[in-house]
Amino acid sequence: MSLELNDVTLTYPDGDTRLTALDRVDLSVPGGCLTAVVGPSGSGKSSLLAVAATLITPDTGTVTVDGVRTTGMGRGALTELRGRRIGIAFQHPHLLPSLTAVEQLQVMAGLGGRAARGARGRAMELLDAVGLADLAGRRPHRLSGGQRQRVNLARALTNDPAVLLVDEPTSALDHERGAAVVELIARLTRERGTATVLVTHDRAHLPAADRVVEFAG
Ligand SMILES: Nc1ncnc2c1ncn2[C@@H]1O[C@H](COP(=O)(O)OP(=O)(O)OP(=O)(O)O)[C@@H](O)[C@H]1O
Repeated sequence: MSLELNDVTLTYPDGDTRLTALDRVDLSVPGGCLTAVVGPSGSGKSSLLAVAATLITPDTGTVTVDGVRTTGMGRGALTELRGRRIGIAFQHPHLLPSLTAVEQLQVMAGLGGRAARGARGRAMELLDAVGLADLAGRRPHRLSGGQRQRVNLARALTNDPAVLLVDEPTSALDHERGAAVVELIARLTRERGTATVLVTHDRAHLPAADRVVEFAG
C-alpha cells in the first residue's frame, strides 16, 4: 500500500499562457502513513489530490498507486484502479439524501465491483470503526456535520483502498469536532495501513500527521 508522485507538473490554460499549479512535485507516502498537505489558497492542494486520484493526468511526471504505474493507462483501467485501490473523501460529503448511512456504503461497495452478499455486514463494521454503528439507519438530514463527515470517511474505505485521499474534512466543523475527525483519520490510517493524504488549511491539525508537506503560495 503506497502512493508515489514523481516529478509531477500540472498546468491549466490561462488566457494565452498556462498557469502552473504543480511544479515538479515529488511525494512518497508509504502504507500506514498520514501525510498532511498544507498551504495557502491556490497553492495547488486540490490539484495534487486530483492528480493522486488519477482524476487529472499531469503534464509530466508519474503517479504510482499501490505499485501500479498509472502513466499511459486508459480511461477504463483507471476507473477500475480508482474503484479498487483509491478511497476519496471530498470536502463536501455529497451523501445521497434518500439513503441511510449504511446504504451509502453499500452503494459504494457495488461500484467497486464487490458482491452484494456480505456488503451490509462490511458496511456495518466500517460504521462501527468510525463510531457510527448506532446511527446506521439514519438518513443524512438527521446526521450532524461531523457525523456526515464520518460517513464520508467510512464510505471512502468501503473497498479497502490502498490509498486514502481526504480533502479539507474539517472545514465545516468547529475545532473540537474537526480535531476528532483528524484523529479518526490518523487511527484508521494506522489500523488499515492506508497511504493517506490529508489536505487541510488548519495548522492545528498537523501534529496528528506523520509527515507534513508545505505548499508555498
Ligand atoms: N480547472 C482549472 N482551470 C484553471 N485553473 C485552475 C483550475 N483549477 C485550479 N486552477 C488554478 O490552479 C491553482 C491551484 O489551484 P488548487 O485548487 O489546486 O489550489 P488549492 O491549494 O487547493 O486552493 P484552495 O485552498 O483555495 O482550495 C490556482 O491558481 C487555481 O486558480
